[in-house]
Amino acid sequence: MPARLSPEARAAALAALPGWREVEGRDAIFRSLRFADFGAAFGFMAQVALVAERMNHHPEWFNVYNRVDVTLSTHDAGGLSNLDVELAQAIDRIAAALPPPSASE
Ligand SMILES: C[C@H](O)[C@H](O)[C@H]1CNC2=NC(N)=NC(=O)C2=N1
Repeated sequence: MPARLSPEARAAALAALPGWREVEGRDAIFRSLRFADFGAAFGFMAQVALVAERMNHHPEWFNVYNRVDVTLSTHDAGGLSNLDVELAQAIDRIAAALPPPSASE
């Protein structure tokens, strides 16, 4: 079972993940992402799903049209672990390779 991050490790990890914030009242991190349209958002989710399966570490997420809200936490550890940091990095990499939403969205 992965270990929960120490307070020092959590602070260092968050400093290196500028798109993510801590969830209030819960040891978890959150990022909301926007894409060009539903197809791009779902393509993003499909790519993340493959990584998550490979890691056996799965996101909590919510999708509406071109928006995907992602919460990461390690349920087995009762909080943030290195697996959340690794999955957040993979999510950032996948999202950065997709075209951004147009200015009006
Ligand atoms: C049995 C299975 O390996 C566990 O439930 C895995 C699956 N995916 C998981 N995903 C997340 N986010 N946290 C976990 O603790 C976790 N545990």
